[in-house]
Amino acid sequence: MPTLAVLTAAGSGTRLGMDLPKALVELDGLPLVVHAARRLCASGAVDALVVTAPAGLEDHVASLLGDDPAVDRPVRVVAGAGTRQASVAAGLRAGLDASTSDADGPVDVVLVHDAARPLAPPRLVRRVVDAVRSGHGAVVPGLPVADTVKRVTAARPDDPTRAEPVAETVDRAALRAVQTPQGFDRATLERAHEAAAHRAGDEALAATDDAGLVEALGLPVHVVPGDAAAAKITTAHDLRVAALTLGEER
Ligand SMILES: Nc1ccn([C@@H]2O[C@H](COP(=O)(O)OP(=O)(O)OP(=O)(O)O)[C@@H](O)[C@H]2O)c(=O)n1
Ligand SMILES: C[C@](O)(CO)[C@H](O)COP(=O)(O)O
Repeated sequence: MPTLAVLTAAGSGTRLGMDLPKALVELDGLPLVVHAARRLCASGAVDALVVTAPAGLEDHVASLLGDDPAVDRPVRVVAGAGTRQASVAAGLRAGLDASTSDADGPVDVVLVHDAARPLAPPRLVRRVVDAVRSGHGAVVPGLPVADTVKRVTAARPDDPTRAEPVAETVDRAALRAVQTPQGFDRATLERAHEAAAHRAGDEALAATDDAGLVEALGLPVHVVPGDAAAAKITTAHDLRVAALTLGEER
């Protein structure tokens, strides 16, 4: 049965600090969103894509993807929302509405991937889909953490000049830095987003990834090996590293 990929590309890219949305920033002459879509398609494990675009730029993003011969799966572009989580929810709704009448049957596996991780390799996409199809309801790629990690008592990320007291050193052997694409059986992801949308006030969960919403339901999430090439582009430095990674691929 079909696999749908929700590709998030509606963020503004504040930390990258360029004058256009991050997903439209070019790496080796191609927008990040096109790199990410190409690799999802090249995996052979994705049947259709829904892309969340910055509001007002839906047609522009649709033509970028529609004009690229390597994006050879059906693509639907919808407006994103105010947070990543809300953008994924919007993409999921639109993608599932559009795909449920697919000739191969209803979508049963959904990937959620960030355009901000443009070089996630096709083999990683296949690894995640295979793990879901082998019976895991929620799968994330993750890498061991290389640095020593300390928890601070009063985090002040807004004030980098201030010294933060250390509470403890965390056992890094049990930590994984988690990437995308994250994979889910359809019912699990729909349930997780529905529950998140109904939480309010103090119970509202500021999940930074979709697997976090599944964890909040008490359902299992599994980690498969991630890939350094799937690194997230957050800052200008990350963009320069991605250019080097792309050069090494050739
Ligand atoms: N409202 C939002 C926010 C983010 N994203 C997407 O979620 C992914 C991860 O977000 P992040 O890297 O934090 O991107 P930005 O929100 O654009 O970055 P910043 O926080 O620096 O503004 C990106 O592919 C981004 O386009 C989205 O679709 N909708
Ligand atoms: C989903 C994600 O890519 C997993 O690592 C990440 O959490 C998104 O990053 P953000 O900067 O918190 O939006």
